Amino acid sequence: MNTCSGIWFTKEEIGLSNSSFVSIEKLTYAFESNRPIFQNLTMDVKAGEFVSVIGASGSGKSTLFKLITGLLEPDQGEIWINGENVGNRLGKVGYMPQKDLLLPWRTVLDNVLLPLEVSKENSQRRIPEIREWLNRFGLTEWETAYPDELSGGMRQRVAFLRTIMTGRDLLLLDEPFGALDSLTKRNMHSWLLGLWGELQKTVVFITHDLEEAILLSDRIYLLGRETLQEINVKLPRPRSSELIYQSEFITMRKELECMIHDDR
Ligand SMILES: Nc1ncnc2c1ncn2[C@@H]1O[C@H](COP(=O)(O)OP(=O)(O)OP(=O)(O)O)[C@@H](O)[C@H]1O
Repeated sequence: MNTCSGIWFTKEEIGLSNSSFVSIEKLTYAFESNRPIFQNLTMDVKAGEFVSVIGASGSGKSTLFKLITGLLEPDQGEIWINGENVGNRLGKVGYMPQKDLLLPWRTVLDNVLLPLEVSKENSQRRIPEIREWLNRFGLTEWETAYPDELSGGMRQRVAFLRTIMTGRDLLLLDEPFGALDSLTKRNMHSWLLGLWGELQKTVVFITHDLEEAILLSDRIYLLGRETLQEINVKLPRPRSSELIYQSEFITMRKELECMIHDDR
């Protein structure tokens, strides 16, 4: 039972539009004969929204992404992306899995070019544009470096840039900063907040870090054993990573911890 104080807001109060970019309706999924991970799960993500998905380990967050991309098919229910309900959704999203999956034998530039090569675009023609991106991602000096020469934060930026190069409006980011130390993570938060404001992409972001979820998101979905709770975050944008020291932020964090505790 939820005994938390309920400081969160309605969608209207945080000024969200009503148009869904991702719409998941009554989704049911089980691995083989196991107990279903999801039963009649319904959620949506608005165009241009930043939504985080949090929940205990094993609650199904990565599985949800695999269902959204079409790597797995629902047993029941429907997944719509930008008004389309199609089987091959992988081509409709930029997906950054938990492991960065950079190809060790390719340089930074060649890793970033990969989505263009896969989609049979003339990647060489886009190199000037990609060099501009590398500059904005602080990677210019590392263009010819190989992944094992990079720090964790740099690898994440290369993987993220490669995800952006898919050109998709929807980005699914599975714990992109999970392996980083807290200082690097904070730098990445500032960097991502700035970039997201500029890119105007729709982002769904998996994390275990409650501060990160509140700082970055418009809304948070808390995936429980058999429940899904939706939390609207009313913090003004643009946001800075210094926000985490403000009393309003600390209250939100405590409230989220309370909801997670009640959910167990
Ligand atoms: N290929 C698979 N076959 C069978 N069971 C699986 C498979 N992949 C995941 N599972 C199970 O499904 C459940 C959800 O896994 P999932 O990886 O989606 O959880 P998660 O919330 O992302 O976990 P974490 O936070 O640890 O990354 C877990 O119990 C996991 O063991």
